Amino acid sequence: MAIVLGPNRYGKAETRLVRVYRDGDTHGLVDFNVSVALSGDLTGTHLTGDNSGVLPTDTMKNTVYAFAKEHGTGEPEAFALLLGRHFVGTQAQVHAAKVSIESYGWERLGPHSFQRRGDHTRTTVVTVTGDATQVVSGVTGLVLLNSTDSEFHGFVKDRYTTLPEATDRILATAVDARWRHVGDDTDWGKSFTGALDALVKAFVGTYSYSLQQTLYAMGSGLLESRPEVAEVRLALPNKHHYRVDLSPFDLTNDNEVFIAGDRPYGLIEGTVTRDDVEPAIAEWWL
Ligand SMILES: O=c1[nH]c(=O)c2[nH]c(=O)[nH]c2[nH]1
Repeated sequence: MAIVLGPNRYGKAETRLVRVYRDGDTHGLVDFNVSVALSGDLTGTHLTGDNSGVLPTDTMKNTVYAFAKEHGTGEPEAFALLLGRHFVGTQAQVHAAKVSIESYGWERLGPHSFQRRGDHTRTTVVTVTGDATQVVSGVTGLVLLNSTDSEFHGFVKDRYTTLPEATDRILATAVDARWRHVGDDTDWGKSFTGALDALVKAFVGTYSYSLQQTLYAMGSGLLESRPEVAEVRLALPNKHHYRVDLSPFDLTNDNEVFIAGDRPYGLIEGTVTRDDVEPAIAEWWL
C-alpha cells in the first residue's frame, strides 16, 4: 500500500475588483469577484514543502488588479480568458487554470452614480489548458414566479404521500443556470443577454405540469436561440407556495393567499445538450 497525492489545485479565491472607467465626468463601473485556481506540477510543495513551482496566491490577486488597469476588464468571459491564458502561458509548471468570475450589475443613476442591481448575478467559469479552452457562462439568483399556468398531478403515491394533486398552483424558482460555449470567441455581452432572455421567455411561456418540464423548456429554449452554446445545466429550487386554509374564518381562498415556504424545497437539476458537440474538457457542474 502506498499513499499518493491525488488531484489538487490552488489559487486566490474571491478577489473583489471594482474598476471605474473615467471618461470625463461620465464614469463606467465594473464589479467582479474573481477566483483563480491553478493546477499542474505541484508535487514538490505538497510532499516536501519545495515551493520552487509555487506562484503565490498573493501574486494572482495582484495580477487581477494589474490586468484591470493594463487591459481593462471587458466582459467577464474575456477577462477570465486573459487571466487564464496568462497563468498557463507564463508558468511552465501550471498545466491548467480555472478562472471564475461573478459579475454584479450596477444601474446608472447619473454620470457617476450607480445603484446595485439586486436581482441576479452573472457568472463565468473559464478553463485554460496548454491546448484547449472552455468557457462557461451563467446566472444565479434570478427569481421567477408564475402565479398560474402550473399544475402538478399524476405523480407516484405510496403510503407516505400526502401531497394533494394541484391543477392550479404558483410555480416559482431561483434560476441557477450555466451554459458551456462551443468556442472561445463570442460577443459575450450579446450572448449573455440573449441567453438570459431565452431562459426567462421559456419560463413565462411554458404551461407547466412539472418544474422538470419547465427546466427542459428553459434549456432547450436557450439552445434553440443561441447557436454558440453547446450545453446548458440548470438547478431550479422549487420555491413552494402553500395555499393558506382560510376556512376557519369562513373565507374562501381561490389561490389568492399563500405562505411562501423557505425550507425544505424541491431541487430540480438537469442538463440539456446538443448531441453533436465536443465533450467538455473539464468538469463544470454547478
Ligand atoms: O414540479 C414539481 N416536481 C416535483 O418533482 C415535485 N415534487 C413535489 O412534491 N412537488 C413537485 N413539483
